[in-house]
Amino acid sequence: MPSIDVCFSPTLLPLYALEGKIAVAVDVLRATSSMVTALANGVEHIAPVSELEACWAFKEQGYLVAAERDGIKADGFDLGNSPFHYLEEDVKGKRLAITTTNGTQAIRLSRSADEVIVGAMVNVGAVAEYLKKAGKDVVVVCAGWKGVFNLEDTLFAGALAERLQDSFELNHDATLAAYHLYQTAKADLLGFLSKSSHVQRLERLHILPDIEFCLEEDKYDVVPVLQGDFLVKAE
Ligand SMILES: O=C(O)[C@H](CS(=O)(=O)O)OP(=O)(O)O
Ligand SMILES: [Mg+2]
Repeated sequence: MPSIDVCFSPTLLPLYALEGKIAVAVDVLRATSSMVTALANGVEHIAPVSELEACWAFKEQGYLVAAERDGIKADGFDLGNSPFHYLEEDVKGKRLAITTTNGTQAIRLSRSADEVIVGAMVNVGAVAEYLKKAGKDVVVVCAGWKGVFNLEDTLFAGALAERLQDSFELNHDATLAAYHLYQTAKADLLGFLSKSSHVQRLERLHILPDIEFCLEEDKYDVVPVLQGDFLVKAE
């Protein structure tokens, strides 16, 4: 049976061997939730980039450019990191380049895996089905916050472990911890997270609707997969 492991923060990633495995990069609040939403609403592909300048450079190729730092849309960019920016009819058929504080880094740092896919609560069921079909070992790469652990990405790992428990080994301590945390939290994810650092940070920005959106499970059946430098919808 394949196994599922969890890396709680990108700073721990050098301790994990990703070769031969599928990496599931996750940043529930809000980068990967927004990316799934963008592809589900007709964005053709997404370039996840680390730096603002590299992201801006895509503009002259006709891309929509999106950038967020410390929760706020960066000056001059078309879009920020809210999933509500990616619901509009006008993202359909567009190409998107995006840089965020944590999420785009987690995706890029996962590239030594055989395959990198993107997960969020909004597509957790679709990710689980994709992984069952692939049948390979999995590492969930939590984006965390500026290199440290966060609760929301760990809860995603627990939700995914729950969906995979019949076909994957849950034999890593990190996975067991995430699984049990999710059992405690799942009846009221928002309530459970209300004291978490990120929810408090985003509440100060008055974006509670974003948080509610990002915590809704199975809103989309889209699985973004990294092909070269671009995220596209898995077939
Ligand atoms: O926009 C977000 O939700 C966060 C901002 S921060 O972590 O509070 O700086 O960025 P993300 O890369 O989506 O974690
Ligand atoms: Mg985050």
